[in-house]
Amino acid sequence: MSAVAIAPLAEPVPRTAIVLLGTGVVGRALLTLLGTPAARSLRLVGAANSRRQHVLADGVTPGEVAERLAKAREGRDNLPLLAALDAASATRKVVVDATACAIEASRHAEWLAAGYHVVTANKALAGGHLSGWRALQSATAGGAVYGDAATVGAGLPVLSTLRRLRHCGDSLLTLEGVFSGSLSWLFNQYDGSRPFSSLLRDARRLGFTEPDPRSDLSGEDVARKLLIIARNAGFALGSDEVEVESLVPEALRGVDTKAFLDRLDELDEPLRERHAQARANGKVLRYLARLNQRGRARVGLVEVGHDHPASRLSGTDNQFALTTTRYHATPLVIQGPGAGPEITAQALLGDVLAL
Ligand SMILES: NC(=O)C1=CN([C@@H]2O[C@H](COP(=O)(O)OP(=O)(O)OC[C@H]3O[C@@H](n4cnc5c(N)ncnc54)[C@H](O)[C@@H]3O)[C@@H](O)[C@H]2O)C=CC1
Ligand SMILES: N[C@@H](CC=O)C(=O)O
Repeated sequence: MSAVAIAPLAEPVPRTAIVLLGTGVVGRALLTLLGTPAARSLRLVGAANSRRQHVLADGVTPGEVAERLAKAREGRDNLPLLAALDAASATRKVVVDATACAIEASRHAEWLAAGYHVVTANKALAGGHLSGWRALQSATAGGAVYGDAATVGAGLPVLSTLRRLRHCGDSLLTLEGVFSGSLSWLFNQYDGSRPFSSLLRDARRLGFTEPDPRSDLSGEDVARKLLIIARNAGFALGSDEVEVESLVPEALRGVDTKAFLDRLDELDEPLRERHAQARANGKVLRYLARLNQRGRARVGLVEVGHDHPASRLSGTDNQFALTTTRYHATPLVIQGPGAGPEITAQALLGDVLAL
């Protein structure tokens, strides 16, 4: 019998090639998911943090990214990352943005226009100036997809539901709820017995807050989510049209992140007073977002009674109450955990797999 030569198996062409920007709390959780069978059709060809990157068009092993980045000599430059996506000859090329960097966000429209899909947890463009939102709308006209599930409710099916309703001719009338996982977690627990700053340190350690927790406490992160939802619902709402109540004391607004984190206890007294006042009124504090039928938007700390739906939340629960032309007698309510690395990473993976 003659021996049959077996040709070496050619590396299969990946259907989807991805690069990952940001290897912090969410990025690391995504790398873990990329090592699971659910991600077998994906090939990671590059990863970057704020200072370094590692690129390999043949594929980067997700579990080795941290080590490769620690040893990497290559500084930050998006061009080699995009070149690796092109070189992978994949059917779909995806940039995943797991940073909170406004500069990277400002490139989303450009990448989409160039034919790369963008999947993002970074809300800075869609939830920023209206001009950025409009640039995104034009950029996706060419067919590239903007995966934004992670930007609202850490992947709760809010934006997908809203788009589906709109597709059926329904319209959003009002919106109300708790849109911040960290602020929900903080106010669901805060009873005055433990300093607010100590709870905030825990929320940061658990990966619920933004890299700089002032983005949460200032209301900025909640305002961005409100803008993203409102714009997806067809309201051309400018970022300056949302009234925002900040919980960051004036003296802590201009300092750098480290100084802010060193001075967290300055948050304690004002919040202790707000809490005591609410308790005296038989109420609890919740950080609420509201958009009314006239397009008036406000985010801020509100005293709510024990019969208010937001008073019954727990953990990092978010709550989105959507009143629409067809859900008008009682609102459509979407509720569930709204922050955390694993669920956010899953939202990113889900958007990549849905392409
Ligand atoms: N933590 C959560 O529960 C959720 C977070 N998000 C969003 O996910 C994003 C990331 O959040 P975290 O992982 O918690 O932050 P993080 O601070 O832990 O990680 C951010 C990462 O981005 C990197 N980075 C910064 N600038 C960069 C640049 N120009 N290029 C490449 N990498 C850069 C940093 O080096 C770091 O690795 C944020 O936009 C946040 O709003 C969204 C939903 C939920
Ligand atoms: N810091 C954010 C994380 C998700 O967007 C929050 O607290 O909701």
